[in-house]
Amino acid sequence: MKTIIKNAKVITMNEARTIHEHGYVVIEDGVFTAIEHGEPAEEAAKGANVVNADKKWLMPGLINTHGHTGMSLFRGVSDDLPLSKWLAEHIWPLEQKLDQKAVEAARLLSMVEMIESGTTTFLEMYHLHLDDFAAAVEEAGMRATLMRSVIGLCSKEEQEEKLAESLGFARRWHKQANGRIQTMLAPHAPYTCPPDYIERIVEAARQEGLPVHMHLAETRKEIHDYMDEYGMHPVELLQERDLLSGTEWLFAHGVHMHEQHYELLGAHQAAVSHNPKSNLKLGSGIAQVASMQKHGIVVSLGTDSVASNNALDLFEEMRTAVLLQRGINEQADIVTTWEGLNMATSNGAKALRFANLGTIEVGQQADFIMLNPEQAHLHPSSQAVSHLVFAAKGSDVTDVYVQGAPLMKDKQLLTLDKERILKEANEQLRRLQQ
Ligand SMILES: CSC[C@H]1O[C@@H](n2cnc3c(O)ncnc32)[C@H](O)[C@@H]1O
Ligand SMILES: [Zn+2]
Repeated sequence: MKTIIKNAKVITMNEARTIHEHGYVVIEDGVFTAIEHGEPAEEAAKGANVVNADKKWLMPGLINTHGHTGMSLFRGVSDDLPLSKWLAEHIWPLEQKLDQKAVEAARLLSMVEMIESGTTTFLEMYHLHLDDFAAAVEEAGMRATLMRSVIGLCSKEEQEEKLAESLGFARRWHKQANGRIQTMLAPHAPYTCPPDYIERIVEAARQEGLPVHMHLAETRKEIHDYMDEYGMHPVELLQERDLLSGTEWLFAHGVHMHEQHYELLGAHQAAVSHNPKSNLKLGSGIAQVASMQKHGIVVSLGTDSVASNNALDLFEEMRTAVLLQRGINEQADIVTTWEGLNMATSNGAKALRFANLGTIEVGQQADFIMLNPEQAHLHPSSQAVSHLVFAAKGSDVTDVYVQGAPLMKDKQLLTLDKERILKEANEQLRRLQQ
């Protein structure tokens, strides 16, 4: 099936930064086969499904590289606490109550929110009901990196059981759903997984050819406690045990690191998912994105869960990321507008190790979104990239496609029943709170 989207402003995000002010894209078998200026030739359009974009802006789908959708019923339930208290005294006890129905309701809610705000690909790090979720992601048509994450504060036997579950899930789902689902292994954090367990997981990941995802250096307290216990920063421990090399790492946060840590991560082609809103809400600090970039670390964007955000809107995340770096470095071009958009698109694809994703180019996966530019905050409409970073909102997104298939058209969700999902989320939270 051939689809042509014509009459669009096409923001390709390619190396040359090409923008077709009046252009079209051709999609065949879920992949872009042409991106051009002007109108498609009559001959080329014969037999194709031709969609008139009506001058909308067409850009790569946004990529959320860190989150926990299973927690989405907890939006706003515990607002004013630092991470350690928030987790140990509020979130973990609440998570004890989560059952299959509650987690399912939470995740469907998140998929609605993500699609509606232009996210086409996301990462889920969680420990509950991953097989059900993988099936739901496949049905909803999204692209995702999923993992059964583990906490290792338990016996060796339990640690092995959890790792076996993670591996089983990873093997069942890696590269499934026509390549839209990938998997990783995921020790939760250095403070919840003893070094031997992290080593065990990394060895398994190397054997399986899977990347590894982990929370890292999110708070000052965590680093302080870690130094007390192990006498070094967690990045130094990973290096001492030779766990950085030969492993495709994606770390979440990386707020409390220093020059030597950026150097090590950059030298090992690690990626860091920057979660500025979550870090600000929990009072964790501000990651040194500019320093990370300088050392060759691929920096992408994540929201974390809505319990620490409270939204899954990557436009907000992009804007916050760029503004924070300019503010803390007192330098307006320290992270450029272009780099902001890049973090939310092409760097996201790199961080998740999805091939052929994140730009609008021939041969790339046809994951893209369209925005309605006919709004005061996006006018005058000539500086689209600037507006996307500094003014656009998730609610400006009107159309979402993954692998050439529409998930939302003119604001109508096509694969998820929003009304039912919103109702169910409220009912499930009420039930948990009884
Ligand atoms: C076992 S994986 C999921 C685990 O992570 C917890 N979590 C949620 N947000 C954060 C965060 O910002 N830092 C560390 N851990 C977090 C969540 O509650 C789950 O238990
Ligand atoms: Zn997290």
